[in-house]
Amino acid sequence: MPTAPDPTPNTRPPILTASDAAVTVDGAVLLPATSAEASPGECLAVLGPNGAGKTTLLRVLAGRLRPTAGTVRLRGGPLDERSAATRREIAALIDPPALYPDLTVRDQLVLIDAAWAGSPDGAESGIMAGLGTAALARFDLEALGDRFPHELSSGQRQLVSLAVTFARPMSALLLDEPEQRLDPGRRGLVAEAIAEARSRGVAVVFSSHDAGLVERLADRRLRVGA
Ligand SMILES: Nc1ncnc2c1ncn2[C@@H]1O[C@H](COP(=O)(O)OP(=O)(O)OP(=O)(O)O)[C@@H](O)[C@H]1O
Repeated sequence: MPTAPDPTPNTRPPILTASDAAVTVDGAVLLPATSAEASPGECLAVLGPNGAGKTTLLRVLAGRLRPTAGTVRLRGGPLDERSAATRREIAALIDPPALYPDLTVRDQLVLIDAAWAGSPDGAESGIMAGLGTAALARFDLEALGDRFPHELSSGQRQLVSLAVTFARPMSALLLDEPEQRLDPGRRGLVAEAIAEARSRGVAVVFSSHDAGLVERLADRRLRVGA
């Protein structure tokens, strides 16, 4: 008996929804009223000139910053980065993660694998397979595996930050200018990693000043401040 086809990505309910979300601090507008949705398997590019509010929107969508007007929801419910429910679903590279200064690049990722393997979420999603070690290879970091963070260039640190971000289960992925400091070849690795996450049903929102990356990845574009 034929089975019903899978719903296409854009018919699935959004994972993240911002409705007229705005951020104003002491009279300064960090984010003008902005509405956005991120649905499973979709890739939304957030565009706009320097200072438009792209990073602020990503912080709002990550539950790191509460909008001063409008709403933001995770699967229709509350969103707060401090809650386990939000952290379980959302992976974000908005501000660079603090790397352990005394751990090598490889050990940072091995540690993440160990942490997820020991958590109920990780055990459920079969994380034992080691997303951290896979991310090491995905971002071409194997040759740097024995280096410490202070021995890395800024682009190499960005790659480690990306590997750390991808080394976990997620429903939504938020990336602020993931291409920054990367050469064209490494930007290609980022594009492949994002496309692979999207193909697994992850909702991706990324800001970028790289027209090629946007052209390659984005299903939809949102111009902040337009
Ligand atoms: N802590 C803060 N206090 C006051 N204003 C801020 C603060 N952080 C950012 N802003 C302002 O908020 C606005 C939006 O900043 P945001 O970082 O979101 O822009 P952006 O679109 O990501 O820019 P870019 O492309 O340069 O990264 C800018 O005008 C910025 O100067």
